[in-house]
This record gives sequence, C-alpha cells and structure tokens, in this order.
Amino acid sequence: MSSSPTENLFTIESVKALVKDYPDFPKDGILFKDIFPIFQNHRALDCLLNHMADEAITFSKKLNGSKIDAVVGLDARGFLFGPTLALKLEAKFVPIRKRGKLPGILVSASYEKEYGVDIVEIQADSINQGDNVLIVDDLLATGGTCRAAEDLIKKLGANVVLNQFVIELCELNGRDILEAPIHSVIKY
Ligand SMILES: O=P(O)(O)OC[C@H]1O[C@H](OP(=O)(O)OP(=O)(O)O)[C@H](O)[C@@H]1O
Ligand SMILES: Nc1ncnc2[nH]cnc12
Repeated sequence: MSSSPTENLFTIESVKALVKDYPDFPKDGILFKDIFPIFQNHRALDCLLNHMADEAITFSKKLNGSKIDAVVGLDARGFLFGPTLALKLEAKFVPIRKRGKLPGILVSASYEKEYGVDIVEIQADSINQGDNVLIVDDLLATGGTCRAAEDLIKKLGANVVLNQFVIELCELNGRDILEAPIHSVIKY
C-alpha cells in the first residue's frame, strides 16, 4: 500500500545529506555540489519543493496585498524548481537562458561566474512592467548569474522581490552583489 504524503519523514537536514560533493569538477579547485541525488528520492524532493513553496508563499503574503506575478528560473538547474513554485504561487513561469537558446526579441546581459564568463537572455515580452518576480536557481556561488538575471528583469521594468536558492556557498559572498532579498535552503 502506498503511504500518504503526511508520512514523509524527510527534513531539510536529511535532504542536505543527499547533496554529493565532487572535488575538482568541472575544473581544479571547484568543489561541485551535485543536487541530483535529491531527485532520486521522491520523498526528499517532495520535502524540498514543499519547503521552498512554503517559504515563497509566506514571503508573498508580506507584499502588501500584491502578489508574485512571475517565477523566473535560471538555465539550467533553476528549471527543475521554477515551474513547481510557479504553480504553487499561481504565477507564470519564465526562463532566463544562456545565449542562443531563446527565439524572438531578447534582452541580454553578460556576467562572470565561479568557472567562466557567459551571456544570459530573456524574451522581452515574457515579463510585464511592474511585475513582481521571484528568481529561483539551484545554487548561489559568486552571484554573477543571479545578478545578471536581476539586471535583465530590471531592464524590463519589473521588480525582483525575492531570490530563492536551494544551496548557498556562503564563503563566495554572492549575496553581497544581489539587490533583492535572498532565501537559501541549504548553506555551506
Ligand atoms: O553564483 P554563480 O557564480 O553565478 O554560479 C551559480 C550558477 O552556476 C551554476 O550554473 P551553470 O552556469 O554551471 O549552469 P547549469 O545550471 O547549466 O549547469 C548554477 O546552477 C548557477 O546557475
Ligand atoms: N560549486 C558548485 N557546485 C555546483 N554548481 C555550481 N555552480 C557554481 N558553482 C557550483
């Protein structure tokens, strides 16, 4: 017999224990945090997604009567969380993608990350002026990716109200270059 969701004994601590470290990937000196073991256990994933949704819903209730209009997920691992959060918040989901992946009229920004330089893009008509936006990604390292995303959303005349991450690598101080409030579930 299948058990009910209320019997889920996973906690954020036990979800954290599933994150696997890979030293020197994708290059020397980087300690890569692999979140995919969480996805191999549906109860761990359920615990994590519910936690993030609860955090976002609690935050959105403090927006003085306005709501979160859009969840923006960052290419690629932000896409694992964005659509679920958007459904729970009754908001639209919008991708920010690496250069060359999106069609139509785009707005672009370049940025530096923990292991390289990149360009991200958003479809110009995907976000409306004045929209309240939640950005979600799997991991905050130097903050370069998320800062570029904040800049793109600002260029479109919208407001980033919250940046949400599964993992924050605190010693890289990524939060110092971000403008909007930050929630991270797992800190190292
Ligand atoms: O805070 P930062 O230093 O900018 O680094 C964080 C970003 O780096 C990783 O993505 P990556 O560019 O490796 O792409 P992927 O999600 O496609 O693997 C991660 O998923 C974040 O998006
Ligand atoms: N250390 C890291 N582990 C996993 N993803 C990352 N993205 C940027 N830095 C990372």
